[in-house]
Amino acid sequence: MLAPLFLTIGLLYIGYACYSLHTLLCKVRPLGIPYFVVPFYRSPFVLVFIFPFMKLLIKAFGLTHPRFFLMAPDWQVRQRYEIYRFIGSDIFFTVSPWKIILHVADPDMAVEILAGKGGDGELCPKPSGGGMVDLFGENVVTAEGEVWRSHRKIAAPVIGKSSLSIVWKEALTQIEQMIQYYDRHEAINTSYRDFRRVTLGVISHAGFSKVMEWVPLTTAIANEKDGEGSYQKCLHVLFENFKWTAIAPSWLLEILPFKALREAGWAVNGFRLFINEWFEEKKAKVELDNKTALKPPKADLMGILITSNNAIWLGNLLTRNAFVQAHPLSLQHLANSLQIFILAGHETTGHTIASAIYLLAMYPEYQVKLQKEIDSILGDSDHRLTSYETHFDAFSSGWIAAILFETLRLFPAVTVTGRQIGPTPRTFPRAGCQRPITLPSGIDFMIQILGLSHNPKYWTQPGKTEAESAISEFRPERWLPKSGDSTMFKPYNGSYIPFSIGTRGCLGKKFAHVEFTAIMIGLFRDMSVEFDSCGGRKTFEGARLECLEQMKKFELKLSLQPTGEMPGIKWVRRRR
Ligand code: HEM
Repeated sequence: MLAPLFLTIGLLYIGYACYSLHTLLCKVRPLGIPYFVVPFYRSPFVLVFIFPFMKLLIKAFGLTHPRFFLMAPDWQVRQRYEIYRFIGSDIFFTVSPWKIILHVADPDMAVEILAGKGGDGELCPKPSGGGMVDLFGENVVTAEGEVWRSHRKIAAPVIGKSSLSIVWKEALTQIEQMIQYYDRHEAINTSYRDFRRVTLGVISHAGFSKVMEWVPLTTAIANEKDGEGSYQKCLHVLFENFKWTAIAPSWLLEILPFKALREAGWAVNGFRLFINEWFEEKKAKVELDNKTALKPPKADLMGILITSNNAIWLGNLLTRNAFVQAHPLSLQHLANSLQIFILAGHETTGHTIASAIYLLAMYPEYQVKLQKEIDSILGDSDHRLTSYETHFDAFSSGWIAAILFETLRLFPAVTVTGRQIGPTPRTFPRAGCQRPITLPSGIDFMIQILGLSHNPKYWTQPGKTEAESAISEFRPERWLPKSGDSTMFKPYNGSYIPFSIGTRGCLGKKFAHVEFTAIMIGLFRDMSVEFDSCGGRKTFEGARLECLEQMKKFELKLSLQPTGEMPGIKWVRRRR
């Protein structure tokens, strides 16, 4: 009885999919851009249920045609620029029955999509729905229009400016505590988690005035009773299981009969609860201070967000911002964004630092260079007494900056960013001598941050061949100022966008740069990093190859990170 019904529904669905695919192909073919037909696009459902299966098939049958690897998760990470080389174009479409996506490794076009405004004066909007950042409701990353503008105007001065002294100090403190721990314990560093813990400490202090002492994640979780531990456990479980959170709301996940799903639901709700508690605590404090204090104390990110809503201290902090006054955000919006600030503000930076540390373990010669830079700038002074105001600029055009930029070129925490074309057709420029292209509405863009940062047209160095420029290798010196110059190498506009660009570019770019700099100083002033030799059983070369192999398997979860076990590293006192 049911079989014919299902069969009919199935046939109707296939008929509709074929018709829809035909319609989309009719739109794409006249444009003269290479395209691949694919059966699905990267939706949460496909990501969780279909991609893993495709990965197995591709591996088992050794499928090498681009059509197959375009169906694998994270093809951007594996392919980098190779697919564009293969098809001879810096842009191409994938067309599925549901979506046309233009993949872009053309810098001129990327700049126009991310930063240019259409005939209506608006930026290309972000594609709606489906990501982990949607989990916490409309927030600074997902909102558009006035809500987004208000978020940005309120948070930008704190994240981009007034919190930077605390970022510097707290980064040094966290590193000091981490090093002391490794001095006391014969433990092998679990870099990605450890640095995520460091950056969580920094954002918690700088954004929320929460001071957290550095302890390894396992110790923190074992101390669950102290609140801080269970907060970290929620975050940890969330990171481990985030893919499930995209397929159903957390209340539903929590009651499903699968452990991983229940844990994911529990973690989302738990994390939300913690932030709401902090939020309420802070709100009460702000109100109390307002009644009792003569002068409002310096506010952190959470304080600024709260005051922006209830206009308590608008006179002092925000009156000059007429836009925010005219468009105050709801408490719900503010709480949503606080959750995103914690996630966006520590995972990306923590993983970038860990990747840099592994690269430095693989190429110890660069450790020596950055240690010399630290020594020459600090002389005999104690690095723990440095400050953002007095020292950041001195380090912003040398080896530390070069190592950050090169790490983000090879392993950008965010590998791709999406936009939509908007309701009307629009013309986009293309790099080189290529004609601009006019695209109809209904197209999504995937700006391939990794494809751009490996495009040989922009990364082959003057006077060198592509091979000599070692584009896929770690060569921080490519960023250093030329002799007689003081400014660092400026890549072709749009060919290097790890923080994205334009008004929707990363709000925490400077925050991350300051944090990275202080952490490198804190680590390498007295220490060096080495691969653990496992009691003499592993050679340096063996560990290096293992590390390279693991790095090839990085995947984009919430941010780019390892999927397998990275080789152990350890911190040793520096030989002077
Ligand atoms: C190495 C570290 C980081 C990297 C590589 C990074 C990268 C990015 C990228 C590529 C975007 C654009 C996303 C898109 O267009 O969809 C973005 C947006 C954003 N980032 Fe970061 N980020 C980092 C650190 C931070 C930090 C430390 C914070 C906050 C303290 C932060 C807060 C944000 C926010 C709020 C947005 C949304 C901006 C908007 O839509 O207006 N990020 N980030």
